[in-house]
Amino acid sequence: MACSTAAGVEATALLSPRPAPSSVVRRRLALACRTRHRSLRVAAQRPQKSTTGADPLNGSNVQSDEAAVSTAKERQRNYGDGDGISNLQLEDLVGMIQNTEKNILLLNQARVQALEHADKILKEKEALQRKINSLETRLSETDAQHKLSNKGNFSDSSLGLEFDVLKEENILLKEDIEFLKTKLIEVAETEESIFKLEKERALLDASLRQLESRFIAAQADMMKLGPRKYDAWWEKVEKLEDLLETTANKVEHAAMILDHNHDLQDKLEKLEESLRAANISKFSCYLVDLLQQKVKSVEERFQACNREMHSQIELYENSIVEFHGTLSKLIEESEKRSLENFTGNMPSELWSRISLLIDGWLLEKKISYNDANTLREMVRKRDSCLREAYLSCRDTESKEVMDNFLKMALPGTSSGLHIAHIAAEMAPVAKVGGLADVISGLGKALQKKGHLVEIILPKYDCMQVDQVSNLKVLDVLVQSFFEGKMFNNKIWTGTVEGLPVYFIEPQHPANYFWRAQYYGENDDFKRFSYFSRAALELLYQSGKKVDIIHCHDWQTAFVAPLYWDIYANLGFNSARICFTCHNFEYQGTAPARDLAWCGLDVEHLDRPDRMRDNSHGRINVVKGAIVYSNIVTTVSPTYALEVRSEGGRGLQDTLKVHSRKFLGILNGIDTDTWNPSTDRYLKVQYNANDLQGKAANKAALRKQLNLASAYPSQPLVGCITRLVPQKGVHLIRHAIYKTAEIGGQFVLLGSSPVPHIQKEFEGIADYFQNNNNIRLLLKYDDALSHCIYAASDMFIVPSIFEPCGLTQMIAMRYGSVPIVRKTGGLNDSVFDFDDETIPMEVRNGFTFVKADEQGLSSAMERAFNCYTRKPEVWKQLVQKDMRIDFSWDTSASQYEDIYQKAAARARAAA
Ligand SMILES: Nc1ncnc2c1ncn2[C@@H]1O[C@H](COP(=O)(O)OP(=O)(O)O)[C@@H](O)[C@H]1O
Repeated sequence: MACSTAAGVEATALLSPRPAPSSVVRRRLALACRTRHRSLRVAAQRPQKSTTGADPLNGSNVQSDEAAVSTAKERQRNYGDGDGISNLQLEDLVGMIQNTEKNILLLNQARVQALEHADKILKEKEALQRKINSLETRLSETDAQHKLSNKGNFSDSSLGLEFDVLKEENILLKEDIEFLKTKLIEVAETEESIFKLEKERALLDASLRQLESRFIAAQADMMKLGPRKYDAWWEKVEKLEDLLETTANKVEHAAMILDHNHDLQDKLEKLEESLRAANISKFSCYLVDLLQQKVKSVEERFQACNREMHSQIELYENSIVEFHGTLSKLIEESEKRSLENFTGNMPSELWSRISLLIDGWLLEKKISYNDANTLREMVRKRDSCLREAYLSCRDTESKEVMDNFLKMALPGTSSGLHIAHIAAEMAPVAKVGGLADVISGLGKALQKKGHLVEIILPKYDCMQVDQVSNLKVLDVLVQSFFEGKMFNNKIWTGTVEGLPVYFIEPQHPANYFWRAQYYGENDDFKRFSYFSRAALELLYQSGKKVDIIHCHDWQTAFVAPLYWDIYANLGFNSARICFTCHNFEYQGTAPARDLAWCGLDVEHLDRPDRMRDNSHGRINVVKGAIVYSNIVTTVSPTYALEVRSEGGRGLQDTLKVHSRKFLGILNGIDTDTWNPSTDRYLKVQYNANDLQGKAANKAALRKQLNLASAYPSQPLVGCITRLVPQKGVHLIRHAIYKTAEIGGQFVLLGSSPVPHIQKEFEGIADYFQNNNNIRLLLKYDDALSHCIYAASDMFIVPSIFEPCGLTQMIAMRYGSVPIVRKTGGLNDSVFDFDDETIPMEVRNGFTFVKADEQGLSSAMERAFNCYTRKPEVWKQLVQKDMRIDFSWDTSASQYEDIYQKAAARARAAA
């Protein structure tokens, strides 16, 4: 118990706030004293045994607390009230040490007293023992005498009396002995408590030593803090005290002056009062004069003010008139400018809107076919009256606009064409690959050439709606046939890149275009045969006299047989069909019966010379389009040659049969979208004359992709592609490793619809994860693609076959030199830098022929050599590439030419 208490004392001393240690020690001492009191109770009962009780102990304790407080205060005075933590700790320690010292002293005193008492008690015990011994001897003697008298028939009465006294004495002695025995036990207890006190003292000694060492450490800390700091503080405090005193004195002085002032004020008031009484009559006369003068001067000033105000008002009114004049001039000018802007900067947007309005009115049966056609003709001719009419009332009710238009509807003739593209993609609203770029690029180029161009697309749930301006649903449902029934279609209109676009939203339970992806559904054949039929139905029901219906790839190849087998028979026969195959790899085959879904006659079409596939019993939609279209094109002259043999994927014979209407026209690129001098995705815009921006974009991409950037001239190779076998995935993989080997950097942006290819590239991406020269980004990211084109020095396109390929052209426009395999459109757009058989001015990249690693490696090495060893030559090559015209202009002219010829034949036939 004593041990645990002592430990408690120590723990409390170390952890508790200031008052705790002394109170605990006090409690312990009181306990010890109480034990001592108990042991000395016997002695206390005897008058001669005096006690040194608990009071002095408590008293000395109180004194020690006060002493500690005063010491702490003293210390505070010496060091000021500076660093709170050190002072408090120090104060605690000092108080505790002093208390503990006092307590140990008290315990020692108590121990000495207890030992003295124990000594006395022992002596008393010995005396009592001696007495007991003598009494016991006497008792035994008495007992013996008693036995003897009993034996000798005691008759002596005095002896009997003595015997009784002795007996009584004997009983008393026995009681005394018992009492003394209990006292002896108590003495033993006292010894035990002394022993406990000893132990407690030892513990207190130990804690005292600890406290002393902490005190020394605290003193050392104090020394470190530096007494000068405290001296300075103390000085400051003294100064403040002085200041306080001086201020107090001043306040006192001020109060005195204030009192004095009050007295003076009183006196002054009294004096003034008496003075006023004395002068009142004289002052009033003077005052009246003064007032009259004042009134006169105020009147004069008032009149002057009035005059000034009038002139100011006049000026103000004049400036208001002037302001109104300027304002109306500005309004007029801004209206004129907005008109100019609208017609100048956005002519296609304006005409597309007008054209959509006319189509809407016709579909909603608000205007007749004839009126619609007349108005469309005016749109095509960019009729200025129509434009003015639209601009003057475009904010009014649609009815008013329509009435104005109808007033102007006059018959006319034109050489321009009405072209409708029916497609599954369009950039940037619904883009998967190059097809999307062609639709908007070619459409815009044809529009610029004065043709009326419209686009019809499915309304996909996943399309980029934010890329459509003025998107709205028409107040009409267009019905179309499918699987023996009629289905409603919602028709949405809007403009994309200034082109008028119709979006068809089928009201079919299968939700054909509500699949969160463009392609890759099990029922793609159904989805797109439905769309092809609905698109033609839309054209038919809107009563348009379209000249060219241009369909693209297998998804809309159904249009050709549908048009000639169904719609031409309904009188909708003004149009000629152009079909472009962007890739003969995808031909759209299905069991013959599936053709019936969209209303095609299976029996009539499932023939070797019509739609039956050349190598199996299914029907082939691309073959059907080749057979049924008036014009068939593909996307580059070389590819057009290639597909006439093996590249035709089984359709070479069909192409040969229809070779007179088949040609290859090289795609262009949309030079507005792909323009490094205006590209909003780039860190810095640049052009061929100023290539600094290109370096800045390279640095930015390196930073963005966490690539090493120590050597700005380290060549960066880019690759942006769908990862499909056509693109030469094994060569792309080789290019990555080759680049790492020859000290370049490589960035790949691409994803694959083929699971094992995607997985393989994920593995390569993981492998190079921590390599700061190689980065693989396996996703579709339009913004990032712009940055890669701009940042890269070289661009890899190692395709096995490539119908046209746009990436090599975009790369050149951004100053990235292409390294390509000589195939399809790559062969028509990239010419080897080292090929001396071709003129120097057209050499723009590095090519290889065989689709193997050696071919690619050698082209890459040549490019790297030129880049590192001949920087000036390289720079000229970059500038030359950037200046090549890859716009749609030339290609659109070729399309225009074949459209015109087909339309002329149609007119002649009519
Ligand atoms: N992962 C991707 N992220 C962004 N754009 C891509 C990606 N892959 C391809 N593209 C773009 O798609 C178009 C590819 O066109 P093209 O070279 O004709 O190939 P294809 O039509 O066979 O896919 C280019 O505009 C290219 O920038």
